[in-house]
Amino acid sequence: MARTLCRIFKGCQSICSLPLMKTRLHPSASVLLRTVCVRRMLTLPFRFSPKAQDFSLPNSSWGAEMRQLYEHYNSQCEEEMKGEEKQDWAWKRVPSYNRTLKHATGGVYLSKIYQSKARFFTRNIKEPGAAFEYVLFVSKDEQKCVCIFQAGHLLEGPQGSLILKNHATAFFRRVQEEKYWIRYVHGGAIATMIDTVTVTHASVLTLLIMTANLNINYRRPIPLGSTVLIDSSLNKTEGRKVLISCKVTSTDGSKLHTEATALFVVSRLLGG
Ligand SMILES: CCCCCCCCCCCCCCCC(=O)SCCNC(=O)CCNC(=O)[C@H](O)C(C)(C)COP(=O)(O)OP(=O)(O)OC[C@H]1O[C@@H](n2cnc3c(N)ncnc32)[C@H](O)[C@@H]1OP(=O)(O)O
Repeated sequence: MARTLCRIFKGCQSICSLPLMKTRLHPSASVLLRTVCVRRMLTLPFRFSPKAQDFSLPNSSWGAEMRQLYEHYNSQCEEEMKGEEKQDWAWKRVPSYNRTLKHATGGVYLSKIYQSKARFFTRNIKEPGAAFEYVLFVSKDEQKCVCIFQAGHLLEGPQGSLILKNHATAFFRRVQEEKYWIRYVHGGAIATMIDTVTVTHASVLTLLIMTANLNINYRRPIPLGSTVLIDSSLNKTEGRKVLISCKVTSTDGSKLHTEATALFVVSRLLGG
């Protein structure tokens, strides 16, 4: 750490002293070099930035459906004044960062370089909207959790055909041109989201938990790029075990895409 800081300090010194350098660079090239160096300094890794980015806030990639639902739940998160006291409304938005700790500890299997590069699987793709775009809200009494999920193009899974049986021959050519194909979300990506939503829900109820069992039934494919709702409900807690059930539906709730149950076990470190 000390060495890194020393290097940064030296870097700053060299940038500041650029105009004094006896160099044959053209003045405009020197200015350009300085601009590039300063930009580099400003885009240093997250560990040097003062504030972590919350990825569960609206961005330009969010579709109209995602925004509407976000507004719907977020409006219920505002605080209400009752007498002198401030009272929370029914839902709370769960902030989402791209790593657990400012400096990921990594564990014994990770080298120091990998530790500093460790990122949450669902928040590690930089392009907004390219993969897992989601926001989570948990109910005040913590029995329920809801996630608005927009599946980006990097989560492509199987393909399906939009043509009806009777028209298959007539449209054969166009099908060849891929005009009538629809793409669906990869089942592994759906499982990842179910795990993420249920584990977050369970984490709100108790700390230091691990997924012990995840049971998924895929009922209807999810079109790539669409927005869906992931609803998770607490079934029961039993000693160190937390049982949660989960449903993935269309935003109006009319289509059931996936249903799952998850079992979480509280770490022995917490006793129980
Ligand atoms: C505001 C708040 C913000 C919060 C913000 C949160 C951020 C959220 C970040 C997201 C982060 C993503 C993270 C994703 C979640 C993972 O992906 S977790 C990673 C995948 N899971 C693993 O690697 C777990 C590997 N397995 C294990 O470590 C251990 O088997 C376990 C699960 C800890 C259990 O081991 P153990 O503590 O020794 O427990 P054990 O005594 O064997 O069993 C305890 C009980 O559970 C039962 N059990 C254990 N395993 C099973 C099983 N597979 N099936 C059925 N029953 C089982 C046992 O039968 C026993 O039952 P009882 O006899 O008590 O009735």
